[in-house]
Amino acid sequence: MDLIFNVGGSMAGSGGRQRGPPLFATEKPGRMAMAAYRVSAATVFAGVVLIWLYRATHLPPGGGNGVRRWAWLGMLTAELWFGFYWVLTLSVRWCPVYRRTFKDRLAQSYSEDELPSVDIFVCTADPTAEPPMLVISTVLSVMAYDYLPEKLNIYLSDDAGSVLTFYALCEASEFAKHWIPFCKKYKVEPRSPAAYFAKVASPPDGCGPKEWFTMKELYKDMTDRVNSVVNSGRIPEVPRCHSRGFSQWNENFTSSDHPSIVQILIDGNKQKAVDIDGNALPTLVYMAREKRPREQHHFKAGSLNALIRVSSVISNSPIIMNVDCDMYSNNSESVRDALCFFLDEEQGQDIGFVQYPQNFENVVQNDIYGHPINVVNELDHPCLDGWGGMCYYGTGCFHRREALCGRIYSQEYKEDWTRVAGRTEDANELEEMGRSLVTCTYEHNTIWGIDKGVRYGCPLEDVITGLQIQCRGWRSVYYNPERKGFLGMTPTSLGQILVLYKRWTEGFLQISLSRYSPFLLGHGKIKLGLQMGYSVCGFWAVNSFPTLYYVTIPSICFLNGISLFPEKTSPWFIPFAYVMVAAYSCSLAESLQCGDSAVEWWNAQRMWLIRRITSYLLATIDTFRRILGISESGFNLTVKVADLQALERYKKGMMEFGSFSAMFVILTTVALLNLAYRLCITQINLAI
Ligand SMILES: O=c1ccn([C@@H]2O[C@H](COP(=O)(O)OP(=O)(O)O[C@H]3O[C@H](CO)[C@@H](O)[C@H](O)[C@H]3O)[C@@H](O)[C@H]2O)c(=O)[nH]1
Ligand SMILES: [Mn+2]
Repeated sequence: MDLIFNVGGSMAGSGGRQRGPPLFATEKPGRMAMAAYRVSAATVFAGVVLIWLYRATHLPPGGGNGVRRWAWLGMLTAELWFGFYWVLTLSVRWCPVYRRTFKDRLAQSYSEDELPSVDIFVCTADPTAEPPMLVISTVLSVMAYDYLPEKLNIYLSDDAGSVLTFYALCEASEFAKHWIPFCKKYKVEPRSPAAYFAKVASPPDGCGPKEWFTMKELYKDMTDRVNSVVNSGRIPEVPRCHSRGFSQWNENFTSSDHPSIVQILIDGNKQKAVDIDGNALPTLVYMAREKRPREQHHFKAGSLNALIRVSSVISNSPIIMNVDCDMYSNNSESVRDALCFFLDEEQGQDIGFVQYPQNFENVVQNDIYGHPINVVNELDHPCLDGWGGMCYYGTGCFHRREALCGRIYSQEYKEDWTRVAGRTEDANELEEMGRSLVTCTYEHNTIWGIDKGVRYGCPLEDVITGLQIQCRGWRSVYYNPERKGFLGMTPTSLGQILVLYKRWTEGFLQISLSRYSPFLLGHGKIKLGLQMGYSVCGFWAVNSFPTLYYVTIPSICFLNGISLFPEKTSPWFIPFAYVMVAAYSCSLAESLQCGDSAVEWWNAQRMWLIRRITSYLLATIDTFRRILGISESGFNLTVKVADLQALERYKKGMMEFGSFSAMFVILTTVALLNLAYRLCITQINLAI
């Protein structure tokens, strides 16, 4: 794609600090490319209007039993919706922007001492669904960021309060003393040991085989120890590290009923906390907030807010980054990249958060489930960014603490990047203070979860939180570097994928129907294009009924000798054919341009249809049940441990139906109906 280069920032001096060169640049597609897209969109729109006109002017008479008339009106309604929805989707194609950072300039403009400290939050919720080895590999990957260790603080929130996860984290804190210097010395990537040893089979440049094998053995030993403890469920009598922490678990302790635990495993402020080369280590903290059966805990949002408070007494960094435990850092430079945005003197002032895309390492080539990752990452998100408001995804995101904690943007506000917690040196005291901030009752009668921290009460707490931050005047940025910032796992069986989408669709629909809908909350505060951009997902659910109608009623009518489309010879056939051909060719071209293969595009189209008539449909039904008070919302963790046989089938491109689900009944019915329709058409053609 041809890009227009547009650097922000200026060289002029301002205020106390000499204004340096811009730390990031923003690129836009060339004018010709944009104009071509807009012209083709305009012709499709003309086609859509003609279709509406045809439906409106050719309404069948109401005589007889009126079946054709009703079916026709249904088609008109479905097509009105599709047309409207298509107009909404234009917003996520309109003006993409692509960001580029200049880390060398960051280094020139700021000494290491002047750089802000960063708090990193990792969340886990269940040692069975999220094995401790997975969790600590993610933790180690962020501990090993290429950044001053004194300025890195890693917090693990364990919503299960599992002693097994705590044990694994203790092991990780020891292993880090070897792993971090190894990574830094040989510039190893990725820095999750699990991912690294799974991908790399020989020593990095400059590293002798002996050192490499020693490192590998250390990792293997740790894995064996952790897995054996996890399998037996018992902590050895004298765990090698931090015996102090283990005393907090007693017989009465369960995952849903326990007091708060805050344990500083590595205190970066202490001289003792050094790696094997004598360099400082990042601070590492374990936190399990108090849980009581009768108290609401608000799932992941609750744990993020607890982390915000605990970290405020221990490190209080101006930047907060959070990752899910199943998303490791794949790029050791991500912190510096993100800082290029926040620290840009000219354009960084109003940036509230920097979101990295989600990428999945277990998605295979020509993936049968057509994960639309490339188009979303290369086109949809750059467009949201173009409207000034990439959404917050809940993982792989760097926040300005102040913005996350509810501050309204004002031009006068100047961030103090070097501020730290005015903390005491005594770790016991800090832990005690931390524990008191994460009790069940702490948030009662406060604005936590409403106007402060991550929002409560919606399965998509992250999206709504991001929207709220934008409505307070902050801008957000999307950054998609060549070397992916984060890699995670996504479900690879049809049943699980549909359930996941159902959860997201429900969340989006809930937002759209609430007073937090982008059109209400964002009115006058964010751009219309961005409101529309949010609504593309917000209205996923609404697509279900028109789509189900479109894939069933015309076939049923046809089988009964009723036609709902113009004859091939009629001029009205042209807009139908044009809209279909133009829309599909455009989407194919986009997919290819974003790096998909034609097969992947095809698979993605199939999945769109499947999702619309299953996940979206059930999400809509469940949302209305909830509104009527028949069911309650929750947070079902996605599966992270793959069934090996299912994985093999996935790699071979076989669709996995897995367990029984109502969704499959809908799918099969629609498929059979359309098969009958096909057979009927073939017979008619043969007869002719
Ligand atoms: O009570 C809970 C439930 C979940 N989590 C954590 O939340 C994260 C996300 O859960 P996961 O099961 O992996 O959900 P995904 O479907 O993969 O999550 C996607 O969708 C979520 C919103 O539905 C976002 O919060 C996530 O960032 C996004 O990756 C994980 O680290 C969990 O440990 C908690 O900490 N406490
Ligand atoms: Mn996940």
